[in-house]
Formats: sequence, C-alpha cells, structure tokens
Amino acid sequence: MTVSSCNADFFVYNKELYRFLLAVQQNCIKNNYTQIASLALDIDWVDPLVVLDKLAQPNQVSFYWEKKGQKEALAAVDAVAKIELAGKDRFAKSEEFIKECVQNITSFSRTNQAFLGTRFLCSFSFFDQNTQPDYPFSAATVFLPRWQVAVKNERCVLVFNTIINTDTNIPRILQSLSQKLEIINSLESNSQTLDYSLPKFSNQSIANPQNFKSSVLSALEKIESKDLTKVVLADILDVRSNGHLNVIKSLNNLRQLHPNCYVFSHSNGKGQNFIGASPERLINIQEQHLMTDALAGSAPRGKTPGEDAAHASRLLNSYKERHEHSLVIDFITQRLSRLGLLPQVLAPRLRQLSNIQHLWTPISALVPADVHPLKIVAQLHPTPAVGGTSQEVAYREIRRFERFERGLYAAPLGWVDLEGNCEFIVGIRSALIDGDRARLYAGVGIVAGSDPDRELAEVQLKLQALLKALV
Ligand SMILES: C=C(O[C@H]1C=CC=C(C(=O)O)[C@@H]1O)C(=O)O
Repeated sequence: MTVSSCNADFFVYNKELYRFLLAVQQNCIKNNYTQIASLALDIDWVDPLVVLDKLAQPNQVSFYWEKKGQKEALAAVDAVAKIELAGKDRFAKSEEFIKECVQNITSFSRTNQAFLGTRFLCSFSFFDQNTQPDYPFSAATVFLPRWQVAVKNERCVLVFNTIINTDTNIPRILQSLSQKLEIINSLESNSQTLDYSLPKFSNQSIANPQNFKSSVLSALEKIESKDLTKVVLADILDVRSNGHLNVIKSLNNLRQLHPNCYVFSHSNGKGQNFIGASPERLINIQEQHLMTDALAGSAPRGKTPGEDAAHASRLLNSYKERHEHSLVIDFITQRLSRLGLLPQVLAPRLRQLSNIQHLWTPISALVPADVHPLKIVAQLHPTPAVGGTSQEVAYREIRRFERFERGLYAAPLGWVDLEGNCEFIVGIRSALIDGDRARLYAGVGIVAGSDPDRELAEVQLKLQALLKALV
C-alpha cells in the first residue's frame, strides 16, 4: 500500500503507527530502557537523489548509493545512532555496535524488504588510522539513519528510525513523519529536473607526473628484488572551482556517465563529501549467498568496435595483466577460506565501463548465519586490487610513495541490513569535495612488467572520468 500524507491511507496507517509506537513506549516504561522504532512505509516513487538534495542539511551525516543498471538507489539522511572509530579492531567494534543497535530496534513494516528496508551505512578508511590529523572522515563511521528512502525497480520505501523512551512525545513523532511525507510527496514531479550539467574542469593532470613515474620505477626495483610482488600506487588531482561544487549535480552526472558503476556519496555532516563511481564490489550478501569480485588488470576502451576488441583481446591475453589479476583471485579465495567458507571462482570475463575495461572474476560462497558481513569485510580489505602483495610490504611502500592521505579512497563503503544482507564496494575513482575544492584519487596496480608511461596514462584516464562529472 502506498502511503501519502494527504490521502486517507495515511490516517489509517497513522492509527496503526500510533498504537505501535505507544506499545513500544509501554515496553520502555516497563523495562526502563530506550528503543529504536523503525517504521518502513511504501510511498510513491521518487528519485532518492532528489530526496537527498531536499532533505540533507550540511550539518547532518548523509549517504547516497545507486546502482543504475539494477534500478537500485538509496538516500539516507541524519543519524539516530552513530559510531566513529579508528584502530585495528574498527571492523570488530563496528560489528558490535550494529549488533547492539539491532537488539534495540523494533520494526513496523508492511513491506517486503529486499533492498528497501532499514540499513546501517558504513564507511572505512584505507588504513586503520589516518595520519593526516585534519582528514575529515574517521577511520570507521557506522550510522543508522533517521530518514532513508530506497528504490528498487518501481518500488519506493521510506524508513523512519526514531528513538523511543519514557519521555518521547509520540504525537510529535507522527507529526514529524507526516511533515516529511508531505515534503517527499511534493518532490515526485521534480524527479526529472536533474539534467546533465556541463563539467567545470577538463584535461587537468596530476601535479607531478614525473614523480609518479619515478615512484613506479622504484616500486619496480622493489619487485625485482623480490621484496614485493605487487603494489597499487595512487595519485591525486586537486582542483578548485570559482564557486561551491554541487554534489547533487555531480552525482547526477556520475550516474549518467557511469551507469554500470556504483555511484556513491557520503557526507560527514561537517561540510565534506566523499563521492565517486566505483566498478568494484567488495561483497554482496543476499540471504547468505555471497558474491565478490576480483577486479584488476585494465585497458582503455576503443573509439571503434574494432579498436575496442583489439584492446580487449590484448587485455585478455597479456601475461602481465593476468598475473596482476590472479594475485587478487588468490588473495580473495585464501581469505574466504580462512573464514571457513568454500569460495567458487566463476569464469573470468571483462568488465567494460564507459572509459576503461577490466579483467573481472566473480567469486561466490555460502556464508554461515553466524559470520557477520563485517568479519568478511575485515578479511578482504584491502585486496591486492588496491593494496598489494604482500600486504605488509605494500602498506609500507604506499605510505612511502604516496604523499597524501588515502582516507576513504580504495576502502570499503556500504550498508548492512537487519538480516545480515549487505553490499560493500571499494571506494575507488573517488573524490573528496570540500566547498570549492575537490581532491580526486585514482590508482594502478604495479607488477613486474609494468611500464611507467602506461601506468601514468591509466591513472590520468581514471581521473578524467571523474573530473568530467564534477560541477
Ligand atoms: C586502484 C584502482 O583500480 C584498481 C581496480 C581495477 C583495476 C586496477 C588496475 O588495473 O590497476 C586497479 O587494481 C583505482 O581505480 O583507483
């Protein structure tokens, strides 16, 4: 049933919701505790990006996630519960936080929840501690949003999470829900208003290409001396606009330019946003069925079908690219096995994006009910698609060569629902937006046989894809 604040259904629901919330409150009084009530309501279809634009305030955390190809999108605004941490046990502590919250959630739902239900939004940084003291995101952030609007195909669900305790004014809570519904309903007609906006920047390059190439050369020496098999080196591109960058328009551009990628944005509630369009899924778990991707090894797309096929064939047959790729498969299968899972490696294929193509091997496994998604994230991050082999030496080299904080770049970003379904991506092809400034990140895998000029060209190609979307 679709709920609208201005039709009779809402008042029918209103009564039901009122009784539900009162019952939750009675329990709180009886047991002297606080609960989180999670209300999920079907609403008329609305574009979650428009919802984000309308509801998110600069001083509130928010999260946006879209898989255009799968007709899935989600906007989450403000938090009723949030944790920010750092350190080696950040995944374990985040898991504990989620489990504790889940125990305190009472749900009111009339919907079938697949992708649409209550979720925790999570971001992690590449390293377990940030070394740049003023880096604007914590090494781990997990929050349960106050407002969440999710769409899948033609369905749209609003989730409202709210704290209930002995003092909560229930009619006021319902009033606040009714007001939000009214705002969201009024947006419906606006969903087509976001057109492609012309980019502000083009053809800018990383500040010091020579430095990047000499880092690649030094990494190759390390690889030759057998200290290291692979390291992923990234670089940044800093740009400045003559006005505030528009995150919503940039996201809208990203989803149009990269419909096969995960388009995301995470705001820290202090004015900074981390946004991007990543092709790389870290894990997806649906009803205990896990899918993950080995994604590494790249070639450009061709301008003609013939040129494109030639690039693809070169990629598929290159010893160097396949070696770079197989290190990721080996790592993922080993790490999943460590958790007692039985990974199945599916047939290798190409992941073709608008500007670049990658070697791609999906890997599946069944996950026992007692293995939390964040345990798997902790095992898999960082795969050699963004870190290297061995991990310890790669970490050291990354810290040595890269003169910037990776922060959320190349790190897990995603959601976990109340049933343990989840999806995490790797935050590559991303940018940190701060007012009129943006810092763009992209990296490449270096293995024996890598050529500094070609690796530089690949970094530039990846950066341009993002740059073209920024407005
Ligand atoms: C680290 C990045 O890409 C990784 C993912 C796919 C292909 C890659 C490559 O071929 O180098 C990288 O391992 C990035 O885009 O920043």
